[in-house]
Amino acid sequence: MHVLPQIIFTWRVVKNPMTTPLSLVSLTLIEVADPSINLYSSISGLLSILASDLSRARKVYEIENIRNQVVNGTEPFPENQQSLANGISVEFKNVSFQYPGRDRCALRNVSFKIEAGQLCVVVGVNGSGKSTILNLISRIYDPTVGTILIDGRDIKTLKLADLRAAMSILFQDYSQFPLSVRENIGLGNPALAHEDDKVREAARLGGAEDFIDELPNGFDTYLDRLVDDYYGDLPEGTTTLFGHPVESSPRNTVDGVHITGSPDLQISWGQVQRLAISRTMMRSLISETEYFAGMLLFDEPSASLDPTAEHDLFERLRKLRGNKTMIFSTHRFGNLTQYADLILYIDETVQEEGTHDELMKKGGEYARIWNLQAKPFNGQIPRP
Ligand SMILES: Nc1ncnc2c1ncn2[C@@H]1O[C@H](COP(=O)(O)OP(=O)(O)OP(=O)(O)O)[C@@H](O)[C@H]1O
Repeated sequence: MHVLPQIIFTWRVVKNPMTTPLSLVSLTLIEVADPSINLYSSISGLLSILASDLSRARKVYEIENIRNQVVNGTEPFPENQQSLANGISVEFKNVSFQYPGRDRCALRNVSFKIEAGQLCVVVGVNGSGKSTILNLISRIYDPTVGTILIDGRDIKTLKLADLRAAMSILFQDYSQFPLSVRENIGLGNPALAHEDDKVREAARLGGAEDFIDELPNGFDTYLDRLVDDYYGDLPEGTTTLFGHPVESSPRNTVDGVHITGSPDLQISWGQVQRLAISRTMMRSLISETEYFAGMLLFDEPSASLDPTAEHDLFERLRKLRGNKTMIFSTHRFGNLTQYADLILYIDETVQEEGTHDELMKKGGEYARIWNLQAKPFNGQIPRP
């Protein structure tokens, strides 16, 4: 029997957005000892994956050509760093917003005020506009109509970089970067990323410390190694983003044939979420640096957490809050809303607002959904 040359291509798209287009794709030859592998189907399978990932890579670079429609403001914010310690107030005045290409408003004539230092929970069903409110506060978009005031100043007049530095934001599409666990958290606040005790504290607050300690190399575990690290020896002295030494991954052998690289370390989606929360915590840790955040925004922070983890997270966040303004979006009413200074029940517009007790007394939609969610617990949800 004629044995085809047993060579297949492996390749990998580097997910690091800082890389240049040339280093996006790496092709590597691996010798495979098992002659039963069908070379042609292997290659055609790999080529189809290659085509689809190249198309995704192209989209990454197309982002560069999208014009930023949010015009930068000129005024510094805040006037002095110390004022952030008292939290930031936010006011929506008759705000409507329509996403580009959509023919109906995501938000319609929304008005509310969150005072500095308040805990606000934005609740509502799927698609009711909760995330859109957070997008507008962080100026990912500007309102189509209406005004947003931050500490009484029109949000559009403030320098974007200052505004974002004063906030700490956890969006729903939490990312995991091809770096060590320590760096994945440290990215939240590069100024403090070298301070191991700060990174550990952020991990504790994000509920990630225990699972990180169980990883093979603890905080130095790589979640997803860079391509060079997979397929080749790294030059001696190579360091990571924050200067930690990188060791080459051990060489593997399959059926006596030598291949390089090691498989990705997989962590669960709930653990990815805990890491993302830790990164957000890193950003809001009290320090003398400019990264101190006066407002924390969380978009569904507990979506992938089990009930105990969710309860513990909210307990830690409430204790951490101090005078910072905290705004949560959630469609789970349980743990948090009972502690909120202000609940906004949204369905395109603010349908109901008040504290938990006020809204329960009102007996409207908030009360109906809260009772619906509480039912399986037979009234055993602890009250504050
Ligand atoms: N980037 C976008 N482009 C176009 N439409 C969008 C975009 N993001 C959200 N929408 C639409 O705007 C409306 C409000 O969406 P939003 O994400 O704010 O709701 P949500 O209450 O946060 O939902 P969920 O609870 O499912 O996260 C929805 O109809 C949604 O389809």
